[in-house]
Amino acid sequence: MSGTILDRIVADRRARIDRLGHAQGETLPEAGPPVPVPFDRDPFVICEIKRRSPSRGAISAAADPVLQAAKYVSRGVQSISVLTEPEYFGGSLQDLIRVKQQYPQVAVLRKDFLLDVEDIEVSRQAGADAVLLIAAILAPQQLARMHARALELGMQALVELHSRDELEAVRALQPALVGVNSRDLRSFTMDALVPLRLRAYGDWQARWVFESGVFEEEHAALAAEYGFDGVLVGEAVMHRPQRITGIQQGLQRQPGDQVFWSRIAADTGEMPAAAAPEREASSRRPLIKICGLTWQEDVRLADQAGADLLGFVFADSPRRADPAMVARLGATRALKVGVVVTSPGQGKTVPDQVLQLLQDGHLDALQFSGDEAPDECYPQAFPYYKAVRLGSEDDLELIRRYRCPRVLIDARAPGGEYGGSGHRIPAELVAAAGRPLWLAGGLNPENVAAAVREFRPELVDVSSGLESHPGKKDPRKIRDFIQEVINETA
Ligand SMILES: O=P(O)(O)OC[C@@H](O)[C@@H](O)c1c[nH]c2ccccc12
Repeated sequence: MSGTILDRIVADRRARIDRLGHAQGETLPEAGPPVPVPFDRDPFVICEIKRRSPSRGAISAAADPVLQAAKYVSRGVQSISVLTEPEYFGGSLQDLIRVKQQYPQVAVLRKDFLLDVEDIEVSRQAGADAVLLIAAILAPQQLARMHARALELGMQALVELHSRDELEAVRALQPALVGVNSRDLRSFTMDALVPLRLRAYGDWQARWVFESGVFEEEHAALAAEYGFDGVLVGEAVMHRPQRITGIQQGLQRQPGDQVFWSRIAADTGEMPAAAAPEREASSRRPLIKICGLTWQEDVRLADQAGADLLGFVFADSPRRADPAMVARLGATRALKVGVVVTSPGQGKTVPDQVLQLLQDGHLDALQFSGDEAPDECYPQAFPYYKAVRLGSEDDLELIRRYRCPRVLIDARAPGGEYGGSGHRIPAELVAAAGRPLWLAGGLNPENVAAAVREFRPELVDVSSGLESHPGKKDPRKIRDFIQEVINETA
């Protein structure tokens, strides 16, 4: 349990409280706090004042919190989160006090690693309208006490979760305001599917906030589509407050009938029952995507044999699928993905027929397999993920630039094909690609077990490796492939 950044931040804060008291040597306003204003007003885009962070380093070290708040307020923001932790985030209680004094009608959240009831009281005296309670650092009883005290003082409490265990620990409390952090405060890795995964287990009446990693409209759209009422945004708006408008727009999306990312989230990551940490992600069987299906009988076979995703190519390819065939398929166990190749700089060029399949629910998502730039995907289709071809180290940087929750990596084939080439990605590039890993390129029943053992992918994608000839799958290879993956992770 010791040694993570989170442990250090908390230990240092405890020591500081012992030394300086809960106000940490800062002077609280003498006039007393103004009456709290509601924190969760719409548009529920909470913008944060954060000078630096352990994961991102200096964000805007000299930022004046009142000037920063002015930029937020002028764009219609009604809720501001102020990081008051000094050592790791460069904040202070004075930042919060000043923002609140300048903007009494704006609701201010005290963002800190609060540890006890006195922290809550000091937050109120400083003018906070809401406090953050981080489940990862508080015993359930203590969190409940702090929560009760916050409400008693007229504040709201944003209860922050990151794991299934934490969610179960606060279930009895049924907090009315829940944040799910897509960043793991222990390792500082980010995963947009964590909030989606946990949201599915939150079945009490509450407003849900998607925290961290929100930069553009499509991040907010993902949150809204999958059941979040608000987003908490730091770095993106510290750097560029102009982004607020797009983020507000994305959040206006009504939760729809999309299932793609929530199903992926449910079938990956943490085990559904509270799991021991050492049994996480890596021990799960990777998802299997069988791509390049053109025959209905192959689709049935792949679906029944246990594929998790079925891929249909709507691009120049010996494996081009007939949209009418896909429309006739009806319900499948597996998720259905349409693979498209669109041209950069040409605007919206996904074929209408394919968009129609997505709209009518015959497809669950699109895979962009061309040279689409990071900002050319979302405007064309949602949900989607990007496939990136890796030929050299220079291509690795590409992966991080895309905004979808996952990026599929494939080989950059000498012939220039957009997938299905049978070529493999050099092992050192796969290893350097980061995780969670969605892996394509030259997989087949003979080599998939070794690839799973070596790289522990979250998803494996196979197309030409299961064929008897281009466009036609071999039933035996489909079954063997799936069995090999199962055996390797059993
Ligand atoms: O800068 P980002 O990626 O937009 O993240 C903002 C906010 O979610 C993040 O700062 C945060 C969420 N929970 C926290 C707890 C402590 C410190 C910081 C945080």
